[in-house]
Amino acid sequence: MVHELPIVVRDLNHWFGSGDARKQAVFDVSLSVKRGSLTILMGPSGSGKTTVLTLMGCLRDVQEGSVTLLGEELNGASEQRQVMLRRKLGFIFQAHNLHDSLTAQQNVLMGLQVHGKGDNEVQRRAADHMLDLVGLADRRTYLPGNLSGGQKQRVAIARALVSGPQIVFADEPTAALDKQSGQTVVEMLQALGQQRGTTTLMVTHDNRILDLADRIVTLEDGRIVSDTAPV
Ligand SMILES: Nc1ncnc2c1ncn2[C@@H]1O[C@H](COP(=O)(O)OP(=O)(O)OP(=O)(O)O)[C@@H](O)[C@H]1O
Repeated sequence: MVHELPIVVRDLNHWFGSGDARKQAVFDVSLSVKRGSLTILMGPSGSGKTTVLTLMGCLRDVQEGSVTLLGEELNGASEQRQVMLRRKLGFIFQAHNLHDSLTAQQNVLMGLQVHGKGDNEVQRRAADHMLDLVGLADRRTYLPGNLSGGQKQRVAIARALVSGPQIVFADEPTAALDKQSGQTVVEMLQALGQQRGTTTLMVTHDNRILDLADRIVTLEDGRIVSDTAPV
């Protein structure tokens, strides 16, 4: 089923801590994200970007308000429903969490094996195709220790995308990359949006990639303070 608005957030509030230490980190956030778009979440350190991203990405329980992901309400969703939903999502984080003892190809295969998709040969071909797309066809058999930071990040991206997720959540995916590699990564995500309708939500401080976004949402002190489309 195609959802033209794969992410719909309404009146989202979130608190950390309990008792006297209880502190509100997200205030009345509402946001609808169009299918196939690339949205950047910006804002100063501590403004709530990661909290909002993890709430939308089904990585943190919704306390108050509504988050609808691919048509499903997350507030009150059972752990089982959340696990099913997460299988349709891709996650790219700055600390790429590659397995050091596995080759690039084996790391990408991990992105498929958790989904149990296809047999080994089909999975291997899909992994190789993805490595090819991120420009690492000739690094397939390399261990992460023998790859540069940018190459490792591209392996992590291949792993996140190999299962064909409908939504990709990325937290600072370009932070460790030089300008060119960062640009390439974002262009890749943008192309996926156009080719496969993949929707991307990305937290970044990286001003160099802003003009590639369809939309820039800025948070300050847990609230959306601007929501614009770059010209
Ligand atoms: N696990 C936690 N326990 C308590 N407070 C937290 C927790 N995680 C985040 N916070 C607080 O919530 C607020 C928002 O944090 P968040 O990490 O979402 O901000 P951010 O915009 O992603 O920051 P950065 O750019 O530095 O990563 C901050 O005040 C932070 O201290």
